Amino acid sequence: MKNAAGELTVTGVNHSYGTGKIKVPVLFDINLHISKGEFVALCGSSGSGKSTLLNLLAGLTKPDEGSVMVSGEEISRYSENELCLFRRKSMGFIFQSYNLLPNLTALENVELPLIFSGESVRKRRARAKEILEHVGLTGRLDHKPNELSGGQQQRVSIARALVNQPSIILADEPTGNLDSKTEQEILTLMRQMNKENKTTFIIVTHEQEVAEQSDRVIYLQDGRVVQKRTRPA
Ligand SMILES: Nc1ncnc2c1ncn2[C@@H]1O[C@H](COP(=O)(O)OP(=O)(O)OP(=O)(O)O)[C@@H](O)[C@H]1O
Repeated sequence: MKNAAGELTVTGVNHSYGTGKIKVPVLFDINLHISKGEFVALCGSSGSGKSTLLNLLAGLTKPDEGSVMVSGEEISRYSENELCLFRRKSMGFIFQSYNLLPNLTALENVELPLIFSGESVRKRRARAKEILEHVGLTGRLDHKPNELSGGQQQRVSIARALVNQPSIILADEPTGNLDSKTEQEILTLMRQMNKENKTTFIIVTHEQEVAEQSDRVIYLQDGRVVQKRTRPA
């Protein structure tokens, strides 16, 4: 069955690293469905397979077995080129270390995804400015990353992830480098973006606060989903 934009379905996924005799199994029989607009935390101890699962959802890793369906497309069968186009159109990424280009200003960093999607200079500048103002960075547009605080850099990367209006955001420890006050601000911002645009968020995290404020927590243990907790209404 096809799923809609912003939905993800993982069916019977097994994954190992390595080849031949030295294969190390990492994920076992993963079955998940994430609905459009959900804000989901992916938790578990170090080495439990969270990043591997996130990479599978992004199509950066192909499963040994099973299928990964994202926004109605079975990405586990895509070629590299198809995946590249699909990611650009449908997904945004947020990383612990922000991954901004150091020589570009905040505005230029946010404009980048729009250059790849062929927007005119005038339109992309206006759109990047609008979204940077929306994430609270009015007055910081011409600053380079090293002239911004960690929280401000993460705001730039959230703006960059959202500028193409993807239906899904995948985030790997997005608050891992931030103090607790800034963590809460970034969490509130991501929640706001999730609600305003019905963007699906899937966040790998070790932080209790992120898990507590999510709609649902998926726990991994030794490569298996052991518990799925839904937040009480
Ligand atoms: N490229 C790789 N080659 C071989 N083994 C790998 C590779 N990447 C991860 N692993 C192994 O797979 C297992 C799961 O790793 P993964 O990074 O997915 O866990 P994680 O839950 O995200 O951990 P952490 O919280 O420490 O980031 C670990 O045992 C790890 O050593």
